[in-house]
Amino acid sequence: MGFKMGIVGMPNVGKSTLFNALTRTAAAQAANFPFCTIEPNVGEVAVPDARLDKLAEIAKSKSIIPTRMTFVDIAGLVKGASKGEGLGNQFLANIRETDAIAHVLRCFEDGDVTHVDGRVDPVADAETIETELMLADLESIEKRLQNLVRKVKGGDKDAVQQVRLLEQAKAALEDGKPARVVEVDDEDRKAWKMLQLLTTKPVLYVCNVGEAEAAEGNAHSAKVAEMAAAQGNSHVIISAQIEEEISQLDDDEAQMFLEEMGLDEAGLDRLIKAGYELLNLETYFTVGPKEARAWTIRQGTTAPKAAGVIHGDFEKGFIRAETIAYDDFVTLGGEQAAKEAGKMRAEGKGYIVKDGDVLHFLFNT
Ligand SMILES: Nc1ncnc2c1ncn2[C@@H]1O[C@H](COP(=O)(O)OP(=O)(O)OP(=O)(O)O)[C@@H](O)[C@H]1O
Ligand SMILES: [Mg+2]
Repeated sequence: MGFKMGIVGMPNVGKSTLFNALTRTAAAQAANFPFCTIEPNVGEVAVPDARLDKLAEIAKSKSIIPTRMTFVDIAGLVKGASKGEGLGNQFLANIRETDAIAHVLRCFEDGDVTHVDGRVDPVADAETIETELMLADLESIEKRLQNLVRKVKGGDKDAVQQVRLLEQAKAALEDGKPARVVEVDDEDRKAWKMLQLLTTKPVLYVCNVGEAEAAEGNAHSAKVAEMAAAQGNSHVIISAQIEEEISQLDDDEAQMFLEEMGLDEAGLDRLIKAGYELLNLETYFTVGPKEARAWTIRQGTTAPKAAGVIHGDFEKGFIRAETIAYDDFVTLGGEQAAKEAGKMRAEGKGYIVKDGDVLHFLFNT
């Protein structure tokens, strides 16, 4: 599967700089001119997790394989994008394909870096982008409703459900709200997601502040924090420029640099973790002498589905999952000790995997 975060925002706010820092590459061209990025840049990023290192240390695993998340650096959006302004609406499709949005907001003051609207105002920028996404959703809803008329007349149940959900989304949007405010019942959840509306995607605001402000933020990021809280969304404060510099250092150097800057943790780590939370993701582990590895699942995933993340055959032939909770594994000092202490459980098909579980799957081939 793999989960995808789209990096979205106005032109020239630091999206590609952030993407390069995340992927530790210079894959995306980042430069001081608007619409620098046209084609999306896609990269995989390791999800930092100190528990994995701990497990590997205990099991003396030869290799450590973190789980990964995909980031997509998308072209800048401007007012009127939904109507074809700027680079137009072609890349709204790039946003459609993501699971969540990291919305980068320019919070740094730097007279040399152009702002397309000639001022630094992240709250106004956030509204501009949200409005474009809302307009794009309204337009696609209208089209879809028209296309569904015939099917509904023919009594197509799925079409009836889609129309009902589209009407709900439309009502919210016409009320000036993103479609994510609509409360959806469990039985509608899948169909709702299939609509792929842009404003149903969860959002995380990334306040891109100046170099000296990475620890505390600034007046701009404070305003974003207020806006995010009012919406029930989260935000992280990052200096994309610093993160890019840190990403080029080795681990020890990076640690020293962070300390000098008064930061406990790289901003990128906070961002990736926040993205993980935003998507309701959890991690389970497989641990042995060969490798310690982390795997990503959605909260509430059953053991066979979790096994399926490793391989489809594991899911099909699933028998049971030998399960040790992370804390038991660590406090008791490994698999054997946990087993002897009676802390290894045999869990069946109905088991809901918990964050941090150390699993060993038994399956038929
Ligand atoms: N925190 C920051 N402080 C100062 N300058 C920054 C910061 N973050 C990015 N920049 C600068 O802003 C400029 C634009 O950055 P970048 O190319 O990453 O923007 P972008 O959002 O990808 O733009 P586009 O939408 O045009 O692709 C670059 O010159 C970059 O060095
Ligand atoms: Mg760019």
